[in-house]
Amino acid sequence: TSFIFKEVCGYPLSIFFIVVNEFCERFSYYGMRAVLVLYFKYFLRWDDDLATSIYHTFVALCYLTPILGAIVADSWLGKFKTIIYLSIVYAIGQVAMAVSAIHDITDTDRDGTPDNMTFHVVLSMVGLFLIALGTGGIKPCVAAFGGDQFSDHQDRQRRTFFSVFYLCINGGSLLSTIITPILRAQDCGIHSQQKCYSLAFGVPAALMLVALVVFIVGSGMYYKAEPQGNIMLDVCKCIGFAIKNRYRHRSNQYPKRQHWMDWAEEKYDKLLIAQIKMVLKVLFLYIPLPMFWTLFDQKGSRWTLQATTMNGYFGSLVIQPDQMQTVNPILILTLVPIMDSVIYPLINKCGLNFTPLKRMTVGMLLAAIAFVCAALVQIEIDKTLPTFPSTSQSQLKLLNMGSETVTIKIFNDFFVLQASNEYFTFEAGQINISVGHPEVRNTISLAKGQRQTLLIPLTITDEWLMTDDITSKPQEGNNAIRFVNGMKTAVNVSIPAANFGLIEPFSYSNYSLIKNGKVTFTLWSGSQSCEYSTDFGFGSSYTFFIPSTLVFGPNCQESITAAEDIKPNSVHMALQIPQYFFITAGEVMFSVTGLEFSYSQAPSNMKAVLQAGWLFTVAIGNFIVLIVAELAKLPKQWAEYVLFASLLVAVCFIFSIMAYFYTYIDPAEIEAQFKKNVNEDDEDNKHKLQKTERSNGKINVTKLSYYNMA
Ligand SMILES: CC(C)C[C@H](NC(=O)CN)C(=O)O
Repeated sequence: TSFIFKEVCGYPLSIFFIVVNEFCERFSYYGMRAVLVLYFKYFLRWDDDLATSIYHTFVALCYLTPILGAIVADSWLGKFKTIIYLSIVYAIGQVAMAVSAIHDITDTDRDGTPDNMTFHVVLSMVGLFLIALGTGGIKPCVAAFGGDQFSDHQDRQRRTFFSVFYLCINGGSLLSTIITPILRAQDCGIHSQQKCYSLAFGVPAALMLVALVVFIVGSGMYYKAEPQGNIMLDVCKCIGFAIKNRYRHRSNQYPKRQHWMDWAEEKYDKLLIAQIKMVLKVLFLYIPLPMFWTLFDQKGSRWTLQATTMNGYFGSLVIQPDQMQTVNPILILTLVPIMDSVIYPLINKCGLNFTPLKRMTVGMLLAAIAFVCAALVQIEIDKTLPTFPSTSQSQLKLLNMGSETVTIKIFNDFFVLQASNEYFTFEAGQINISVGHPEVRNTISLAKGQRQTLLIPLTITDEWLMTDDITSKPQEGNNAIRFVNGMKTAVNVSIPAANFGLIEPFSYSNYSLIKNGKVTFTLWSGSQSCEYSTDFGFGSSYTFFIPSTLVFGPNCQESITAAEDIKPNSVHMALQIPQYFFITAGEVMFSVTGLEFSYSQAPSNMKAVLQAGWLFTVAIGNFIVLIVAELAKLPKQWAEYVLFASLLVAVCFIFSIMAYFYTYIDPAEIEAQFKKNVNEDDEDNKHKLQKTERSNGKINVTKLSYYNMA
């Protein structure tokens, strides 16, 4: 096909459009992926396990579809048209996701929650399917299409192109994982303000359209290689024939052949057979590799969920849980140059032969260390989590509304208190409580599996009140706040974001969810007001008590007491940095080396096949997350992390043995040798044929066409 060839600094100008396209596409993909698990959990209201499962199914699908894309491009449409058509499918998928996240579409009662969840679930699943088809389908095509733009003598430029390509992937991923979580954390909506997932998906959708437009703009400058026929189909047919032929000749009377693929020699070109052998050798080595991706891709699921239970204050900056994933591309952008220019040359200088397969083995071990770090962080988090009652237990807290301390007797234990910050756990369904002197006794019925607070009135002989308390950590880092009014007059409590309403004397408000940061409550009783300010962290719950003695005015702040029902998240998100460091160092050693290894060990006509095979290991890795998490069903998250780390160490041991027996090849040299041999045979056979022709007076046409092909 004709195209305008323009060169800038020795590079074809066309690759500029391809690199920008990749940047926008990766922005779109990683931006959407960064908020996906939180969208499942908080918008679609799925539990952690379902959210994690669907997330990994989606990622797996994204890495299964490259095979489809490679087949369509090679045998039918060519890379250019495949990229265009599948990018359109991809953009439609992103738009569907953005629309699925608009809660107002089905929020008929206008309470802020979607009323027809099926609509949102179905639309988002269709969207994710289209995205998986698009992103995976174009993945092997875009890189190879970029490679096609270089001529044979531009090896150095082509290598630089691939490095820039990888940096663009991570540049796009870095920007989007910073931006989309910020968009998600905004409030938006028509009838009610909710977290803005529609914007967090809408911007990636827009970037995908930009990617498509940029790619089309470069259209006239691309070298577009014609589809060469489906090499995958040829490979499958050749392998099928070898197996069938081997089976037909299974009896001992037939001499054995060196390799089972040699049984295809009767029908297929020796070069093709040699190329298939090279590919099979590498594919065999790939078998243990999915385990690396099993751990690697949990950054976006389990690790993000872990971050939601942590403290995201970095000085005055608040980091969203999903933004922690940006640590990966940041480290990639710094570690890749450091590894290439410092670490690897240093290892070489020490006389160590740090082969690609050794690097990949070390990469696996680093990923296992990352998961041990994640387990240690999880243990720290678990220590700070409240112990909620089991289904056979009840928990009770006491709040004395009087100004004097009272002595309380529960069974035979005595407590002297104003208010108790701790919950007492009981197995019994009923308890007897005696208060004060002279003793006033009461029998209290407790709710199983619940946390409750007993409000002891100012006059002990008045009616006692029980509240139902929150029994799980507030989600999304919010804080659950309520007020108890111990005054003899009604009090109205409000903040700019919420109104707790009018709280009657000796009663309490419902919980309201409040974001982290400084909050000032305004309390009103008639025309008198009082301002109460406090700072909130992440994931706490408080009951604020307004005492009967409260005097409205500037000094009212000190009179209000806060009972901490659930402690705020105290383990800092920075503690996730070591696990991100190890997983990213592992990625650089494993993934970057693996990509290069897959390219260098692949025969010339099967580079794309091996790229699709490499991406296939990512897909299998994501399926393994589902299987292991489902089968193991470990009650403790840290134990699951340790299980994954142990599995990777075991797999790494097997891989190191396989790698030990692998001999590196130079496919180009082998192919050249074959072509040379065939040419020599060709000359011999031409002589033989000419002789036969002369003696018989006719030519064997089938043989001639075979020689011409070779
Ligand atoms: C690891 C993927 C298979 C390759 C690459 N991802 C990253 O570089 C993430 N740091 C991608 O193409 O998305």
